[in-house]
Amino acid sequence: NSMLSNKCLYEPVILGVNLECLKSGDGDIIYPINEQVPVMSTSQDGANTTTATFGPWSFKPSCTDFIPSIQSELCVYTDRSFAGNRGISIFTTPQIADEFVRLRPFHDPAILAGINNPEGPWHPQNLPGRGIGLLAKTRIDPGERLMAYTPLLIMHQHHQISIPVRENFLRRAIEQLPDASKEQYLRLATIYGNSSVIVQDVIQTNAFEMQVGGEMHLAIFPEASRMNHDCAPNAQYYLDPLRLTHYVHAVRYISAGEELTIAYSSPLEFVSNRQRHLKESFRFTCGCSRCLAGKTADAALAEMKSIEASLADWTKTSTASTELAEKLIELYRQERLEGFLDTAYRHAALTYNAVGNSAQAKKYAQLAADSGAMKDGPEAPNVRGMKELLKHPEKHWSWRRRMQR
Ligand SMILES: C[S@@+](CC[C@H](N)C(=O)[O-])C[C@H]1O[C@@H](n2cnc3c(N)ncnc32)[C@H](O)[C@@H]1O
Repeated sequence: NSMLSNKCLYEPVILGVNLECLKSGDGDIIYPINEQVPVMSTSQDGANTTTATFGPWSFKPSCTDFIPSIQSELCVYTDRSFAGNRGISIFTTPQIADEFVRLRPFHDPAILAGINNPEGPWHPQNLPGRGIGLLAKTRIDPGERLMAYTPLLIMHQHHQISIPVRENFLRRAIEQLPDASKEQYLRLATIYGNSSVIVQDVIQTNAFEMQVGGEMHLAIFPEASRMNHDCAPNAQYYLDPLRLTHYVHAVRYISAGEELTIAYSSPLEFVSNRQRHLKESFRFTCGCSRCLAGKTADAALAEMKSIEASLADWTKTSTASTELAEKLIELYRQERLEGFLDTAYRHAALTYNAVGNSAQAKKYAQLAADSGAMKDGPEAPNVRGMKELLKHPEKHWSWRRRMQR
């Protein structure tokens, strides 16, 4: 019964804060990254009796002043032994930290079996004009898991403390991680290249959004961060709220040597919106095939949206039909949006069920559930809904719904 929602978007972070505009010397000292930020006391040196004092945390949590807008302070919590000594640091409220502690990975390490593998079916490589990217080592099948990792850092996304103050706390969070994890974090790509705010620069460039305890948090998964963007990505990701794990799956065949990609910006937005978002938030000009196709890709998208509106119309005058549902699937495939096909499959399942064709309804419900599980996680409401339809099509609200006159 977790407080973590399943929503995870690759979105610009620290909204409303421009790290570039930061003038240093506004009173707050930023500690250099390798200078140990003063820590009150630690459970690391010898005496394991002190461990009990901070619960699962390896150090005494260090906290900001009380922040009126969230009616709380924010503290740095580090568990160096988390996930087989990969470690994790969390900058959040004491209340939300308590919710984290109740998650199974914190007291039942076996739940993370098979997670955080050092190797995957990909290898990082420097790519012209794209920085580091991940290339497939072998041919990969659709549905294959590409990676599953726990985060190194999770940060409460609040706006009421200054950049230097936040940087100091986040620096402590990174310093307190095991060395290998700390170095992995600091090697990640940055946008601004201003070393005095490097920890936030890495967050801005690499974070995934994650709802925790009803509050937006940003999480850094360094392996997943190496995947570059494409508006027709060959991989899809989701966060498992109970395992604190970020999963990535292949959504179509990927050939050996092909780059693994995810979408940072919704591929269901029109090209100018996608381009603007990617430029503003990530500072690159997207040159993917759907961006190059421009108007043609936009026209396909417009047609998809119009068909979706018809299929979502359950009034008597609706033009919905199984042919339209099949056409929608074809358009998603044509646009290479396999990673987002769950929507089209769901429409097809409902449309077939609505005309009493339970065999086709079940076929598409299964496809929608499989596709949705890679995008929103196996426990997502849409996925559960499709599994319900699959079990009892004739008990589903959509059964023969378009046959009643
Ligand atoms: C999360 S990182 C991805 C990994 C990064 N390439 C690296 O070297 O670690 C995001 C940054 O990668 C680059 N990037 C991602 N997708 C790209 C693309 N399709 N074309 C060009 N650059 C891209 C941009 O600089 C972006 O700010």
